[in-house]
Amino acid sequence: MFSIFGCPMHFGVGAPGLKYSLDYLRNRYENLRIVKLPEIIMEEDPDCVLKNRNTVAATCQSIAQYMYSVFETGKTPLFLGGDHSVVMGSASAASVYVKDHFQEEIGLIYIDAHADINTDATTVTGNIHGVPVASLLGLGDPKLTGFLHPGAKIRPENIVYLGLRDIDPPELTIMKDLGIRFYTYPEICKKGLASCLSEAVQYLSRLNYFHLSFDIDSMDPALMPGVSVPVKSGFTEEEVYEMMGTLMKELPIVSYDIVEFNQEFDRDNRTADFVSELVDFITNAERKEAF
Ligand SMILES: NC(=[NH2+])NCCC[C@H](N)C(=O)O
Ligand SMILES: [Mn+2]
Repeated sequence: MFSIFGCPMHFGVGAPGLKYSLDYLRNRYENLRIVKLPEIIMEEDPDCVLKNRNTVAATCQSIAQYMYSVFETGKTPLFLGGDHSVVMGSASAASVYVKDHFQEEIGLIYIDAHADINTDATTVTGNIHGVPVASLLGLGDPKLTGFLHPGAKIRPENIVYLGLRDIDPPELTIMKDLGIRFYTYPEICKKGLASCLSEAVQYLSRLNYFHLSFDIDSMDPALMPGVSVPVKSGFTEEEVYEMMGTLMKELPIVSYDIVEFNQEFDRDNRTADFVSELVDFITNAERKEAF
């Protein structure tokens, strides 16, 4: 059984369309009449390079607490963003829950056009939706690394990225230094999706619990225009369903997020319709259970 909830986080990128996008989905689709967690507005430090850091931190803490309580009910959390900063809350909850109950580490499957592994020292934009993976690794601003428990939530060797096509140079340095496994979209096209997926599954098969974070901007913006930071090319709908179907069947995924839907840039409800269909797909697909 899934528990679907969301947060219209927009302070991690500052795109106003994100603020009402969750309500748009909730009003339009019956399967998305979901619990909505609000953004928690805090006073900000004007000297901080990361924009809206205190607000994003407080909101992620509340997402983490809510999600932890969902795990305790025995349901599988499926979380809707909002911008991708929210994964600091959702993946932290998965990590801490699994550590508390099974004394094990989680894996992170990160499907995205971007690596989101900047820190306060490397970010060019100051947007926190560009730093969550670093924060989950325990890197960067300490106000973004301690959700639920102090310190790192995920180890570099337990991450796999799929679909990257826009990596900032310092991000590539961090990924290479830490030996993080990633499959760019061009590489997936060259080697074939099925073979990259089976390699990724093999690589991760030593782990028993996963959080999967799906950024809609991993898809081709010509097909899915409703995102804040579009990058040319990317997954088709068919590829996303193949990827999700395989990962869900092969790996015990304990929680999911779908992030970055921005209604302001959508056309003919293409992206909105897809979010609703993807939720239906995930909640009905055959899956490997973890607990
Ligand atoms: N989740 C996202 N859409 N992230 C986009 C990040 C873009 C850029 N690398 C930055 O750090 O600002
Ligand atoms: Mn992202």
